[in-house]
Amino acid sequence: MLAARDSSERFFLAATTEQLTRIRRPPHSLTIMQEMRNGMMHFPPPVSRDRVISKFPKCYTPQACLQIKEDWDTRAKAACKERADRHQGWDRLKMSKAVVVGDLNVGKTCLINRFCKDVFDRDYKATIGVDFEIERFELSGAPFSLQIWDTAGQEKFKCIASAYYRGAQVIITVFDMADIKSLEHSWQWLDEAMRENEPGSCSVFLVGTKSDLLAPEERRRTERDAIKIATKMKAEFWSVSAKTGENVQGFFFRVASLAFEDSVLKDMERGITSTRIGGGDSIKSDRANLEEPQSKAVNTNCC
Ligand SMILES: Nc1nc2c(ncn2[C@@H]2O[C@H](COP(=O)(O)OP(=O)(O)OP(=O)(O)O)[C@@H](O)[C@H]2O)c(=O)[nH]1
Ligand SMILES: [Mg+2]
Repeated sequence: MLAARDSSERFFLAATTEQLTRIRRPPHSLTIMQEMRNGMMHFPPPVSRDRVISKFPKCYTPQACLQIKEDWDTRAKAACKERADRHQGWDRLKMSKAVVVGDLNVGKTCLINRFCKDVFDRDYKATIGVDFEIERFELSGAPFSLQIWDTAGQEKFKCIASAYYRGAQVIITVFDMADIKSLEHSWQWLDEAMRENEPGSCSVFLVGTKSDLLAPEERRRTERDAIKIATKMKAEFWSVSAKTGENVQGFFFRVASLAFEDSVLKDMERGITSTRIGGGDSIKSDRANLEEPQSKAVNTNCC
């Protein structure tokens, strides 16, 4: 857990460096800082087998989903195939940013740790400020990384956490299915995260955690309520359990696939040819992010 007191740049780079040292790096590569500065990362990160997504993941329920198609978008698929046919490597790392928000104690950290580390901790340890993981995937032959930013639910850390909402491509609002109040609060969390991003620039997910705590009938009732709210939020609903692992991988594979496809299509709309797909610009937006809080002099004792 990185202390939130670090300056946001030091915090982000320290975390990224720590993450990236886990990746084999060619000896000739520029220093991480130089690569961060030019907003690119030139390295083929290793992708473990259990992060290869060959089939387009399904939604949890068609009643509240971002799209119900069964396969990748044909244009995105063609762009990846064209690159593969040309035996072109992915010279720039494609990366998207997902922020996870929600009341304290709803299970944000446990959900992320179940996916990233396959662990579950019964004891509650409140997140201080923010923490984040980078998960690397391979989607229809293309490498893709998802930065998953875990934020603190405690009120006193909100002003630190909100400094990291900016530049997100995905917003994941989490509520505890055994605590219906946390579902009502998810509107407010979404609102605060959207305030830091362009309207319509983020895919939104509403995730009900701790499904293992509910009896089947209670779970059906809670899911019905959540689906109504997800529909109004224009969000995709998922019901998961970090304790049993139910739907956790399916959820994050879905997030990664939609974020990847979105970013490939956005590149194409911006006229970035397939030879350059993979602008990796989410890092730049994060760097912009990092400069922002400093110039705003994030007042760590504002909370
Ligand atoms: N039964 C059950 N308990 C869970 C589940 N997920 C989390 N918990 C428990 O809920 C408590 C809070 O989990 P966290 O993941 O730390 O909650 P958080 O949302 O990160 O909380 P903050 O960091 O304070 O915002 C912990 O005691 C977990 O053991 C789950 O799927 N099932
Ligand atoms: Mg936490």
